[in-house]
Amino acid sequence: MVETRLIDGKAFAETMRARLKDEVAAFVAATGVTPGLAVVLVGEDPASAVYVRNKGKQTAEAGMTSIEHKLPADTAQDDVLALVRALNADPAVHGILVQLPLPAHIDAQAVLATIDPAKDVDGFHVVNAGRLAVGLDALAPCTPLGCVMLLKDTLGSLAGLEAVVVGRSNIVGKPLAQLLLREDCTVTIAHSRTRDLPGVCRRADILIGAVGRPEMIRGDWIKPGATVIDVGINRVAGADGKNRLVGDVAFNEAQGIAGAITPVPGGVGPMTIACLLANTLTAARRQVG
Ligand SMILES: NC(=O)C1=CN([C@@H]2O[C@H](COP(=O)(O)OP(=O)(O)OC[C@H]3O[C@@H](n4cnc5c(N)ncnc54)[C@H](OP(=O)(O)O)[C@@H]3O)[C@@H](O)[C@H]2O)C=CC1
Ligand SMILES: Nc1nc(=O)c2c([nH]1)NC[C@@H]1CN(c3ccc(C(=O)N[C@@H](CCC(=O)O)C(=O)O)cc3)C=[N+]21
Repeated sequence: MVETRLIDGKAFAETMRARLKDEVAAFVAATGVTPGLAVVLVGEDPASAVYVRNKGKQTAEAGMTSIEHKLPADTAQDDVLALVRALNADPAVHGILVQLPLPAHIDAQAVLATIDPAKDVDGFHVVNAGRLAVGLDALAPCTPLGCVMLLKDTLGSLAGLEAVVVGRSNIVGKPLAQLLLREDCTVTIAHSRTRDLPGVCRRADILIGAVGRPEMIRGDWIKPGATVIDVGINRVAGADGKNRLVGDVAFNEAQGIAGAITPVPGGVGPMTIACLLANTLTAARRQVG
């Protein structure tokens, strides 16, 4: 049995936001420009609405401008594209985030491709994904960036460690694998067609759950002492009938096995928003500088 450390993403993100607030103030003093983040939300998805609200609040607290565009669920794709083009051309907007998923009648790739890569603070544009893949300076996706920051804070150097990323989405799994490769990890990406997923997970010094299936990764899939990062945000009915959030990892089973683990909530989620604010300041510096 090991003593499992809790990786406090909420506290780490708070420290990061406090530092960012000072950096934003210095940037505003030096340039006279306030970094602006535009968030585009199409439709009324209640979970998305909560994220957008949190982002807006924390953006303002960091001293940046938050510009929200809420469009009805039946908005035509051309109207979304026209809004993105207007935001691309707006000098007060340094970062653009189009909340995903978009309604089914809208081609998300077409929308992402329209965002100016210099303003793509989500790092979802193919130009930024490509730059990340070939090792050039890129705006990298916020959730993967947050995961790597927590890992480096917990472990120091990640060089040579076996990392297993469960999930291969364009927004989490794939870019996270790229960032871990950049840290000299030996990276395995697992997915729904992986054979012997428990066995693959047991190889990991660093195990990442980015699947979207409540508590799918069991305690006995974890190598003793491994560092576990739980990206999953799943809403499930609790014993009291109320909804609660759980991750992709069976958190209680991991106790005494994992060396360290992120909780849900309070782990990766707050880091995503802090990294979004950091990317917005980076984008503003490059556009103004
Ligand atoms: N904390 C945060 O800030 C964020 C959290 N999230 C959360 O992270 C989770 C993942 O999100 P996202 O990447 O967008 O999800 P996607 O649904 O886009 O991708 C899920 C991935 O998991 C894989 N998968 C599904 N079922 C299994 C299975 N039984 N065994 C192995 N692999 C499986 C899929 O494989 P395949 O490709 O073969 O279908 C796919 O690659 C969600 O819970 C989401 O809410 C997302 C973004 C930010
Ligand atoms: N273009 C785009 N970019 C995204 O980054 C993006 C997106 N679309 N669509 C949805 C997912 C999900 N996501 C989260 C961000 C913060 C928390 C977060 O702050 N979670 C807190 C609180 C959770 C709560 O209590 O509801 C926590 O885990 O502690 C969660 C999830 C960003 N996403």
